[in-house]
Amino acid sequence: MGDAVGLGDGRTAGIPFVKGHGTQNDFVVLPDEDVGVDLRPERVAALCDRRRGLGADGVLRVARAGALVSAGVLDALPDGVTGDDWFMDYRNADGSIAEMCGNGVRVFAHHLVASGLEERTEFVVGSRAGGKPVVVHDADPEAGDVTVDMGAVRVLGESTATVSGRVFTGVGIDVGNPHLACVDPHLTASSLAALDLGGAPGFDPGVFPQGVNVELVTPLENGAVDMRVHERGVGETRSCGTGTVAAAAAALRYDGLDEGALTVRVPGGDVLVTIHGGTATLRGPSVLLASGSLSERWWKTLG
Ligand SMILES: N[C@@H](CCC[C@H](N)C(=O)O)C(=O)O
Repeated sequence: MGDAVGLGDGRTAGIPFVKGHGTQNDFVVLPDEDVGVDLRPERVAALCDRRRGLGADGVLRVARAGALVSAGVLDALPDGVTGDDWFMDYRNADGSIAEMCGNGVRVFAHHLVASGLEERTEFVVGSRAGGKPVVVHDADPEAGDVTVDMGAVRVLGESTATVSGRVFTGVGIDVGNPHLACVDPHLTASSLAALDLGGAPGFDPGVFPQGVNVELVTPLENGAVDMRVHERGVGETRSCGTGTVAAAAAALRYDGLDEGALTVRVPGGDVLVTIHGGTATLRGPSVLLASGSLSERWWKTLG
């Protein structure tokens, strides 16, 4: 075997990474217990770029919450997170920080167990939106199956999103991060698939001053909905875990319900969302497909 591909200078060491996805919402996972990797936005954006970098919808730094506080990445421990908890330090593909990522937590927990960093199959993953208890049902080196306790789902007021010149009415939903989930009676699986979601949806910045993730959702039928999403800080993705929770809450509300269990079908696969007593769980698959190391020299050229 020669040196690591692409390093070009004989070095095999670098910044270790794992590539994974949850229903095709894909991430570069950076194990960084010493919090030595500088995640400035320009570097994250380059790493997530599908031509310049490895390509991903986001980055998940793996460290203990206490180490992130000591390094100044976190100001304080969020509610429900102890210093010893693993913390998912999540960054969107544009380099921005988001409070929470539901698919990311599944991939993060799968990585911890599959790599041996974590021996338990039930533990808390810290996020900026608080501690998220997980149950890792399966975690072989490639395939995982994880349930995340997503915590409180807060249904806010109505608002609108404009997609390709068409106005959709939706409801604001806070799942730790902001969502506008639009259930439209005229949408079917095929008309949803045909929509052009290439451009950023229009929304009311007075209602969503920090930006918003926008979901378009078919009405609930036979225990399932179809959803597409345009994520804040990313663009259209093939899945969004917090978005599937928002979509489920909006679809139940549309039918006059506030509890239920449903399948949310997204372009990247299916997940199961259960809403009960104002909180949600999200169960779905995770895939770890590659690991390697990034050139430190490349990383340092990125601004
Ligand atoms: N893909 C994620 C959500 C990531 C954060 C989002 N783009 C935001 O800015 O709030 C998920 O699976 O929940």
